[in-house]
Amino acid sequence: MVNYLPGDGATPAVRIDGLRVRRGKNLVLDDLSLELPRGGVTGLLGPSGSGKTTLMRAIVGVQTVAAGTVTVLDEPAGCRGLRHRVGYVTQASSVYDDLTVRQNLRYFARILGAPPADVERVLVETDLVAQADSLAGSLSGGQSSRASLAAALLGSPELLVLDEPTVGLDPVLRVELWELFRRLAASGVTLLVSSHVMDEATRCGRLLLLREGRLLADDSPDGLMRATGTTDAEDAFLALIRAGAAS
Ligand SMILES: Nc1ncnc2c1ncn2[C@@H]1O[C@H](COP(=O)(O)OP(=O)(O)OP(=O)(O)O)[C@@H](O)[C@H]1O
Repeated sequence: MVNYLPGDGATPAVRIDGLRVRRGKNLVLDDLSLELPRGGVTGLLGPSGSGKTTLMRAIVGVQTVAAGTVTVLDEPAGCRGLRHRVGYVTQASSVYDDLTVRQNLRYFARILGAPPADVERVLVETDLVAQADSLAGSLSGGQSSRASLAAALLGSPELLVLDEPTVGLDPVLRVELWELFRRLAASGVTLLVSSHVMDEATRCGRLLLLREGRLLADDSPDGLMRATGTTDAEDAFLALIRAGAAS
């Protein structure tokens, strides 16, 4: 269990100052600055190619940066001390198809040095107990996403970075995953979740909207709707994107 709660005066979970990232010939993030408070779910939204994955990679410390600083839980992003404190789930499955779910989790727990009891805990948290002895390669899309998430939950990380965790899931599974995110946030975990699905935006306490590597908005869903005079998240984003394109 993590001891930080939103607004308790602790330093931010993530602080980014003047981040600039080039990938190949592209300037993908340009002078980006933002903070993520501890605890809660922040949604990361933006058109395809706007830099969401690149920003997440910078936060977990696997992205070469051209300029700026990324501080995570008071340490430089990617440093050794953060290995157990930050969980990252990429868009691709991160489990071995030829091992069962439980074997995968035992393997990752050993690598991380997480307690063996953690395996059963994350199986319960991700509702995968019934699939624990199934080969990961035989899981459905939703079960497979949850298996990758289960691996990221080993060791009880304080920050979870989830790249489109609900993509390709049916509405029922999406709702179930968002309930899990809310439970994790309620226990003090900080979550950064990227998504293309606008109705998911309203489930976040806070939203970051990226466009062409720049931060177009950083507000609560209600704040965004008020600022744009709209009544749903999709219209709010379209209004912001259009205003950004016009400026
Ligand atoms: N390995 C790479 N080499 C060069 N350019 C890259 C590389 N990976 C991504 N890019 C470019 O960086 C930009 C941002 O990509 P990124 O994957 O961060 O966007 P995204 O917002 O996550 O997109 P999506 O929603 O489609 O996943 C894009 O223009 C992309 O073409």
